[in-house]
Amino acid sequence: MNKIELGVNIDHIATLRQARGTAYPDLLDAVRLVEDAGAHAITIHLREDRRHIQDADVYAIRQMCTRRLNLELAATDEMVGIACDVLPNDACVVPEKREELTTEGGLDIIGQFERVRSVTQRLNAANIRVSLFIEPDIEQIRRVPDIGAPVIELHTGTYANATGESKQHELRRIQEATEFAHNLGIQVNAGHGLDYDNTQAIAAIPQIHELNIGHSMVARAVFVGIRQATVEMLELMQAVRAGA
Ligand SMILES: CC(=O)[C@@H](O)[C@H](O)COP(=O)(O)O
Ligand SMILES: NCC(=O)COP(=O)(O)O
Repeated sequence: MNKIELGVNIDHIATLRQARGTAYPDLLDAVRLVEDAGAHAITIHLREDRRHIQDADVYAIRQMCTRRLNLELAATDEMVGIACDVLPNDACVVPEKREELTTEGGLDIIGQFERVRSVTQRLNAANIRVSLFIEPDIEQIRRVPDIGAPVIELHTGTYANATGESKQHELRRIQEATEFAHNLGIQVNAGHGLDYDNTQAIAAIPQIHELNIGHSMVARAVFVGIRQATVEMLELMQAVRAGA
């Protein structure tokens, strides 16, 4: 089975720092430990309200990270301007509402077609690889080639929050959406709400290239450290792909 990559989202290490406005925990220490553990990418979400990741974090992490930097951003002129200045390897365009506790769903690229296409073109022109954070929805995926993004990240939050038959239904939606997108030549990533119990089923979908995981790993890191939390998630994902 083909390999699967892990992007570690360190937003909530910044949440801990922002709670008191201290200099610690230092995100650069987290980057070093996550990379040392073997993660393939560092993911950070520069939100318009700067509730966790700050602009200075983005520039500092760009300077020192040795793996791919995946910057999550809203489809706004402000964020595109910052991305084109920072030049992350990847930019994942996500929906944002100020009042949301966390991301609540995927981009509506049908309803916001022109805005998302314009943002994608500007990021593509800066040689930043664009990923669109969308629902596992066939009609949304059908429009991705017209937008011009080579990658999508399927929102797995509904799956993560579901139980019983509803969870199985959401898993089937993700499996079907992944196969449809893969057959269009789109790279398929997935993320949101994944943890050490619900990730296996997603990692078992063979066409999924990368998972972006953050909150559950930072929570695990409170007890074992972010390096060990990363090792554990990588081992879990790779064991699934090895058919263990
Ligand atoms: C898009 C997504 O699912 C997450 O990467 C996003 O960063 C969640 O927002 P918070 O990290 O602010 O919870
Ligand atoms: N895009 C998903 C991500 O980066 C991390 O989401 P979560 O694991 O913090 O829910």
